[in-house]
Amino acid sequence: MDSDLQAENQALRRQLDSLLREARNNEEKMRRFDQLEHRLIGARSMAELLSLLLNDYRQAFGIDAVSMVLLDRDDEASRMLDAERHRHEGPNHHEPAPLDGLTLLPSIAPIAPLFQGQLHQPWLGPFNEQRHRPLFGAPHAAPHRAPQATLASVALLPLSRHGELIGSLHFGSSDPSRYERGAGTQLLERLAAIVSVCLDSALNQERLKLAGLTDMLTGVHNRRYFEHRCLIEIAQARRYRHDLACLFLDLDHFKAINDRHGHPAGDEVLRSIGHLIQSQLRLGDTIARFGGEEFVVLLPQAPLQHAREIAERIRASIAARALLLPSGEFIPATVSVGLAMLERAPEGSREPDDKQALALRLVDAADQALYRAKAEGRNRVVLSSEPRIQALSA
Ligand SMILES: Nc1nc2c(ncn2[C@@H]2O[C@H](COP(=O)(O)OP(=O)(O)OP(=O)(O)O)[C@@H](O)[C@H]2O)c(=O)[nH]1
Repeated sequence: MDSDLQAENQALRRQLDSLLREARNNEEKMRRFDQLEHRLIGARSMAELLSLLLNDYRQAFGIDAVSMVLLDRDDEASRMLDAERHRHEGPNHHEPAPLDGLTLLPSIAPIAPLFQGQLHQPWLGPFNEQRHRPLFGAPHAAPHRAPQATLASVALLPLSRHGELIGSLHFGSSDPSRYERGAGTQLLERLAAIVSVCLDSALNQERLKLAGLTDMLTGVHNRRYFEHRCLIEIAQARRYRHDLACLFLDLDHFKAINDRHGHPAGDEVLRSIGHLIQSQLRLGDTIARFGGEEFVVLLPQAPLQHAREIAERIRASIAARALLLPSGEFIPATVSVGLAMLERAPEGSREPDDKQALALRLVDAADQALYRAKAEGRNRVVLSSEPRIQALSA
């Protein structure tokens, strides 16, 4: 009898221990979840938010695979991430974490069938190669990451705002019982709701930042962005020892255009000129409206001959094209262009090396050249009389 009681006692104790262990595990899990939640809410940029989910969350909870799909209508999110990456460039910033596992889609159609209208309900269940592999990518897709474990179960979280699907977050595990149909999804639902709100607010914050860096009339960058970007390009040119060209462009006789056709027509001309210049540039080049009827362009990795050709191409493309107004009227326009170069100093020379000072000299030299282009008859490209501003490599 005694031994029966003892055995029962021991069984109860084991049960209690296991319950206590589970409670402690849950408590620890909640603590990690809370911590992550605070970091998500405190994320200062879209990239930081995405990296928390794709990198930190995976590590904190020992998940084998994490991936995410985001709706990116009009390339808004990709442009924002691009802008953030540029803000991180320069000597005083650390490299942003890679965002492996992120897919930006122009339409939500490929993921909508996963949720069948259930915008608040995560889907848990066995991994299906055909349906789920496209969400996680090939097992060896990222060469610098450990090969992905064979997945056995998945949790798919719909991300939604204002009743619309805006993306989805996917967790994969090699453990078939980790994400089981019918299991509680309270924490995952809470995570999806927080991520959705954070994404929305990160997008809004980025929109505000971009609005402050864009010229409202022409849609190209504004002077503030240019001044910031110029320092980054100078740092890059010095670090990687390549040339940097700066073009200063000004519309010819723009006052006469305004006087003859009216201010709104003048605005239309400015918009067209912005687009025409942009259409002649590469992705890594920068164009900004400097003010009034002046534009500036930065051409990284462009030696003098190449920069001269691009400047000439821009000038010719504008001169060749009378601008068509909505009224059906044609307005001929030309631009004058000043060109200045920042080039690598020969070994051993002692040139001023301050980025800010170099930026001012570069833009000023291009501006001086522009004045000469105007004086020499307009509709032409003139090279600065200080053609080679030399920068010591960093
Ligand atoms: N429509 C319009 N006009 C602008 C804007 N900003 C500046 N301007 C006009 O641009 C004109 C610039 O005139 P000026 O500096 O005399 O130069 P210009 O007539 O282009 O002559 P040159 O530069 O010497 O060839 C002025 O009439 C400004 O009113 C703008 O945003 N929209």
